[in-house]
Amino acid sequence: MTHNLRVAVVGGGSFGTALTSIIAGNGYPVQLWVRDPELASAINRDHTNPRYLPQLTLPEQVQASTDLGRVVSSAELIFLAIPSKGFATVLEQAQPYLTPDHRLVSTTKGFEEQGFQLMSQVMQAHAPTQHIGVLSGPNLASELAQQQLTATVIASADPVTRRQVQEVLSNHYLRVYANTDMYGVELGGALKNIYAIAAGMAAAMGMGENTKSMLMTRALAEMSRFAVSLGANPLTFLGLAGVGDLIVTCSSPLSRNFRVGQALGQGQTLEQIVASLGQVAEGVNTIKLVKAKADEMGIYMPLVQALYLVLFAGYKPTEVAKSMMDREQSTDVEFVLPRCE
Ligand SMILES: NC(=O)C1=CN([C@@H]2O[C@H](COP(=O)(O)OP(=O)(O)OC[C@H]3O[C@@H](n4cnc5c(N)ncnc54)[C@H](O)[C@@H]3O)[C@@H](O)[C@H]2O)C=CC1
Ligand SMILES: O=C(CO)COP(=O)(O)O
Repeated sequence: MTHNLRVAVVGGGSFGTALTSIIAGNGYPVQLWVRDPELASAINRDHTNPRYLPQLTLPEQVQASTDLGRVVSSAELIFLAIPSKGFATVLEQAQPYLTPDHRLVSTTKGFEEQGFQLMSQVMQAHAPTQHIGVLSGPNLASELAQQQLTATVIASADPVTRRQVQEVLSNHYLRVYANTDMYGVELGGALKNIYAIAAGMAAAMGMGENTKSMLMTRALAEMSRFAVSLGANPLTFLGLAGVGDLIVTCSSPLSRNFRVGQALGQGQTLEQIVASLGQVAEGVNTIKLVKAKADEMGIYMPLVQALYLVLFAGYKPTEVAKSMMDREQSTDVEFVLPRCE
């Protein structure tokens, strides 16, 4: 069955490719914007993306193009699947072609360095439309490509955007839950990458299931504490885009952030790891940005501080893990319950 709503996906990396395949498979006309003309030709000729998820056959109606203006102008609903470092630049390039009727949805899980902004804030500042949303949740691109049963969240204050995203994405293997707390959903997706690096490191160091549970639960507490300090609702973190995404990225070597942590735990340098990954691991930059923000606002984030020492100050994961255990004893669930005296 074919549908009329015209969709564009901007960014042909792992997630953009997986999304494009879902939307086209659901019968919607979809254009995929990529930067590289060779990659666009290969996708149109072979119906696969040779660089990202090369085993995935894309439906024949997928059209790849390097012409951002044409891709954006001809769509009504646009997904932006660009790493946070390039997001604002690509949005600026798209801006002349955007109208107040466009629906814009970010899938990006990171922060813009300038002003410590989430992508929804970048879109609100630079796009002429109020129809803005974010897609986030436990959504490993490679598992979506295999049609593993999955759930995601579309968060937007705009009911039209929420409904259209549910329409184009949902099918027999993907459920799309709605949420109005765009800020909280987006924060969950960006922050969990930090802790996936810690979980990968713990796995490489042979730490057990107790350690993993402690790490994930205290990560949730730390994320929530940060979110509350920024004025967000910590209850959103109990949903798919919070604890759901934290579980998947802290458990699976399919997560690039987890793999960065694993490689650090095995003694590789950050430079080596990033060079050999060939894909984005947003958590690396997020640690730097969140540490600076936590320092500025006086927010207690021991896991972020410890990871910063390992990634950017040459400390060994074993020394830092030991010092984490030597800290003063604390109160459970302290971000919503009163502290014990
Ligand atoms: N891969 C996954 O499982 C998921 C990824 N995400 C998020 O989606 C965003 C994109 O991630 P992936 O597609 O996985 O990354 P990727 O590393 O697989 O691909 C990135 C894509 O963006 C392009 N790109 C990079 N810098 C660019 C720039 N400055 N201007 C224009 N294009 C640029 C690259 O050429 C490539 O096509 C990230 O924020 C990630 O956290 C969200 C959910 C799942
Ligand atoms: O966000 C993701 C899964 O929900 C993907 O995680 P990575 O970016 O660590 O691969």
